[in-house]
Amino acid sequence: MDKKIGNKIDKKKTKDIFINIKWLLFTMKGFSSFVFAIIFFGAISAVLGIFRALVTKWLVDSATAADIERMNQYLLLLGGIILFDIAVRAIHTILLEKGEIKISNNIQNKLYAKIIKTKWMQFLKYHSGDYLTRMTSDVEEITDVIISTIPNIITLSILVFGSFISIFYIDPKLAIVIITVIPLAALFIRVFSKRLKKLYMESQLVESRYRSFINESIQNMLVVKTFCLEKMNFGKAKAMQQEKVDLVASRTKLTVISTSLVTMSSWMGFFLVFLWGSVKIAEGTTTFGTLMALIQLIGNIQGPLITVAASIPMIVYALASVERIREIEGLESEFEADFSLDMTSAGIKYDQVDFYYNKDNYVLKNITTEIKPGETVALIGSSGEGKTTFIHLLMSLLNPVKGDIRIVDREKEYEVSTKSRGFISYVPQGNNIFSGTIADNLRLGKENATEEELKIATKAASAWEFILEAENGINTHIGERGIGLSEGQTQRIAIARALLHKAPILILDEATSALDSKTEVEVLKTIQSLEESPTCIIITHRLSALKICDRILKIEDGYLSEISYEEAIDFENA
Ligand SMILES: Nc1ncnc2c1ncn2[C@@H]1O[C@H](COP(=O)(O)OP(=O)(O)OP(=O)(O)O)[C@@H](O)[C@H]1O
Repeated sequence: MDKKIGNKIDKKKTKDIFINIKWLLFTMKGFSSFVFAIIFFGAISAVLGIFRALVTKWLVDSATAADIERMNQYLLLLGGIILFDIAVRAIHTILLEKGEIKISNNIQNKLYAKIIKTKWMQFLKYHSGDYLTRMTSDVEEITDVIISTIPNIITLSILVFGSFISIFYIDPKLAIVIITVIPLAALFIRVFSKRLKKLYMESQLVESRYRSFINESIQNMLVVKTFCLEKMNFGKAKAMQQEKVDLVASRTKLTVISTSLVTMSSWMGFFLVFLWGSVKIAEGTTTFGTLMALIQLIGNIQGPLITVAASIPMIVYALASVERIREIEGLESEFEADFSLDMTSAGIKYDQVDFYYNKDNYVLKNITTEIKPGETVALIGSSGEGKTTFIHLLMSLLNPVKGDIRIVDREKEYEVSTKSRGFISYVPQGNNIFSGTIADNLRLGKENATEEELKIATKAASAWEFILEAENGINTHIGERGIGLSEGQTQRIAIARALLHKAPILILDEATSALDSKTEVEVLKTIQSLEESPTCIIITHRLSALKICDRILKIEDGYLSEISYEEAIDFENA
């Protein structure tokens, strides 16, 4: 690789690491009181550890000197220290648990809010399984580091420093020999962290792919079963799992090597203390109490060093997770219009609108049309011609490449935006029912709708009859994606939900495709005869439904034109 390009990449990587650290510290700042409390109680426990070592020394020394009175005092003190330490650790654990849930909720809320506000096309960049992995596993890694790893490293540093000072107080020369061992550990940690990050990123990618696959195959179980894909899917899942196993094995190998090297360097400290103690005791120049205290103090240094070494991969993983969360945060958000709209009726105007997904393939070309308030317009066209795209532009899920789209009130015109979306009731293609009761689903259209309102809307959508026959009426529980209902029934509930929303514009995107022609026409006629009948755009292929529409618009080769009912018959029968 060109050296200049290599340098540039290295600089970018270093800059990214700093941004990730900044992100982590900023998130941590929001919970500073929690983090401080955790460090505080952790530090008390650390200080108690050092004090306990010194009290042990005094206790053993007074016992060997047969000073019973002092020995009893130190025994009491030691008991007190142990009890106090238990209480401190209990508070520490409670703080940890509480902090963990608060921090992960906070990061998840922000992420979820971001995902909801992301522009539609940007949102489609990632798979649902990938979003899930980032919202769960990545958030978990980050939370762990904020609430436990970093405070732990800080308190352990206090313990190491305090223990070192205590050793220095006992024997300065020994302390200096021990400190030379510590930088060795830091060197090992640095060497391994780069490779660990790469392996972790790969693992998270495989995890996302695995979750997406399982998610999709569970959602499409009908296809899996009817196409007899069980064996193939099981094989695919197993292959992905094997990939995960291999990556975990490589990660573990690296972690074990780096931790072992650090452990080895810290054991050298232990070995030095034993060597020093044995020689001095043999010479008669030190006491058993001092040796015991030193063993505890070096334990206070060795234990934390091993823990810190084991924590380094956690920090590496968390920083990689921060990078993955930042990718989502970097997606473009929808522009939120800040004007207020107050409309009871609405017309629609498309003015010279062009749209493409890929530059070299225009889906819609120079679309100019006007739909009057209260009109019912059918939109037809062959599959893939751009009917849903036309609607998504009106919903401001997509933005025109050229031209503009407006919603027209009696006196005013508003360019479509996230705000004007509130004035449109949309029944999209496909199943869009949530698990819960029928009433829960209906109330997504109007949160506080009364039973009477639910009844009126479901009657208008020809859903009331079958709801009455259901086990618990409107409170009948339906499963994920409307399990327990027929496709036509879920469509009628979706229409009733849209009607409850009472928006001046209603869009039905193949929303009546599973109904028989008679019911479809009945539903459409009822909607047209509503007291405040909405402006309707209906995407349908049924001639009976087309017949009751005021006008018919057809998309062909990207162009929109108005056609007569007779022309529509020719088109649909062609
Ligand atoms: N997210 C996308 N990215 C790229 N191309 C897309 C995307 N969504 C749709 N398209 C393409 O745009 C064209 C119009 O799609 P659209 O869904 O609007 O058609 P449609 O008329 O509603 O089709 P159908 O009647 O089958 O639902 C198609 O060629 C489709 O492949």
